[in-house]
Amino acid sequence: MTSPQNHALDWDAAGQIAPGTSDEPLVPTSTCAHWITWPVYFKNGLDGALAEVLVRASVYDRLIKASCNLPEGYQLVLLDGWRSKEVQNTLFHTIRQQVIADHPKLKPNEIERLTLQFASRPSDDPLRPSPHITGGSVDVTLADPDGQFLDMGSQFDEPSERSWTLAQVEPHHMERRHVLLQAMTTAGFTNLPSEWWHFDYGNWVWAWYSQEPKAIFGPTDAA
Ligand SMILES: C[C@@H](N)C(=O)N[C@H](C)C(=O)O
Ligand SMILES: [Zn+2]
Repeated sequence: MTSPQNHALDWDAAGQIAPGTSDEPLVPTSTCAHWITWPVYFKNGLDGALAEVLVRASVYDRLIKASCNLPEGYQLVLLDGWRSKEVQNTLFHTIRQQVIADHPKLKPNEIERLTLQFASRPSDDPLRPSPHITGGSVDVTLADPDGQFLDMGSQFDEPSERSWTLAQVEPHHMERRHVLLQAMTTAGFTNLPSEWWHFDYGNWVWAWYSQEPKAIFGPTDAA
């Protein structure tokens, strides 16, 4: 199994990748008929979360390709795209608290390691930005033709091994993850192996997983 122990996001790797400088705009996604937009953090009342899912224009184009790649019976659902540093900070600390609650005996460095599988450090440093602050990351899931969100074998943002993309969950959950992974990677995204829902295009995480020497996108504002 592809294990996040082997493929964990390596923040030191960011230093080996030339930072992205593209000024491509962030675009809204909610009016597109190719998918359902469900800005999950706004719906959950998270302070500062946007009611719109914003992504870079070329991420938008690739999402259209991904939705067209899906077999009959599936719809793409966009849960999150661009995220402010403040929202990233809240998510990082919320997930860290959940890791501590789930594993009260873990040492601080193990808490850190586990947390980082499920939430990036809040950063707008051009050399090491949090992936979502670049507008190149998306969190996505699948729905059925009636718009019912499908069970993917773990909760979204569940900080456990069940969330690893290739985890040994129930066969029908593995099948759904495979469908999503196939549609997204064929469209040009890379997946974070510790999260079945998180995909990147154009940022340093994408550059690292696809062995590109340079990122396209650095941190940006939603202005
Ligand atoms: C918080 C979660 N939805 C997510 O996006 N995790 C990745 C690792 C991130 O925070 O960049
Ligand atoms: Zn994400």
